[in-house]
Amino acid sequence: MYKVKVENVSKIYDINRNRIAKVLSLLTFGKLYKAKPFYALRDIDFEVNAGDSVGILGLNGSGKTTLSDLIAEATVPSKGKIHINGRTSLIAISAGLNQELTGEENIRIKCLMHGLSEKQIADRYDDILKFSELGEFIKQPIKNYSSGMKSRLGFAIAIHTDPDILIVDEALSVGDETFANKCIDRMRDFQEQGKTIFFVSHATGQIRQFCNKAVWVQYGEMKQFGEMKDVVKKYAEFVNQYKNLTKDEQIEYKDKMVGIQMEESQHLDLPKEKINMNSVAIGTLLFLFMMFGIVFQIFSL
Ligand SMILES: Nc1ncnc2c1ncn2[C@@H]1O[C@H](COP(=O)(O)OP(=O)(O)OP(=O)(O)O)[C@@H](O)[C@H]1O
Repeated sequence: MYKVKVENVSKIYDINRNRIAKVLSLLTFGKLYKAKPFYALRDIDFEVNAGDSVGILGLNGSGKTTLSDLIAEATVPSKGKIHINGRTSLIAISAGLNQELTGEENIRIKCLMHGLSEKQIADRYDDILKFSELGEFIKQPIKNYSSGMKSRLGFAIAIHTDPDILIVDEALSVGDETFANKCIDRMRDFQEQGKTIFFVSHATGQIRQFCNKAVWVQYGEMKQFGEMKDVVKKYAEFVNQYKNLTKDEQIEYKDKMVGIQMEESQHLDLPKEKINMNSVAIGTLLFLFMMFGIVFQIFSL
């Protein structure tokens, strides 16, 4: 029985960043706004068993984080379905952490979100703090933390919330080597317990050391999924070729690939549920401020 099954999954984002157009769209029921759909991932299909450790490989902007967010259920697919047997926990730099709250408060909230009781949180708090090595900084709002400190906190919380499926997205790339090794040791404990791990890393060395399976995504498409050795071999060959290009040729290659992504996305309909609620909230607030300003001006005349 699979642990995670990714079934023909696509993720489409709206990359029209024009906020004014978005606000106008709210006021005109979408008439003055044209969404610009973009396939960040397209028809991804694979399945993973309990005990598998899966490396996620790909150049910058290829869709690794989007894929790990989908598996962690931090975002939903635009098409297709993800079947998960178990509880996931995502570790990415500051994933799911509230910047305004202290480390201590974030521990409590994230643990509650993972279904831990107050007693379980109290019992585990010291271990989380010790693992994070944050000391007195735990009482500081995490907006004052370095990215390494946030990653340490995120890692410490995630491994203490009993996940069945651990998703580690570049979290080890920002900390120091000693901490990264400590995390790898803890991930090995998870492996020994037969848990499933997804591991996004630019360092193929770490994936070679740690994973038995790998998936290579390339500008939204799945190039290969299978045994780690086969996938890493093909990916390394590609990266070597890519590295041999001049800087200009590399940029040209990236532009061409993104151009293809854009072209293939042109005729897509943006799924209705993808309306960005932040934009809705910002638009509504701006509209209310505008109305308030107008009324204020009228009465002060
Ligand atoms: N919220 C978003 N809105 C619009 N586009 C997005 C969003 N998130 C990601 N994208 C786009 O989707 C594509 C894949 O991004 P993603 O972050 O998954 O790539 P990545 O492989 O993790 O990159 P990196 O190695 O640089 O972290 C990129 O083109 C990116 O610009």
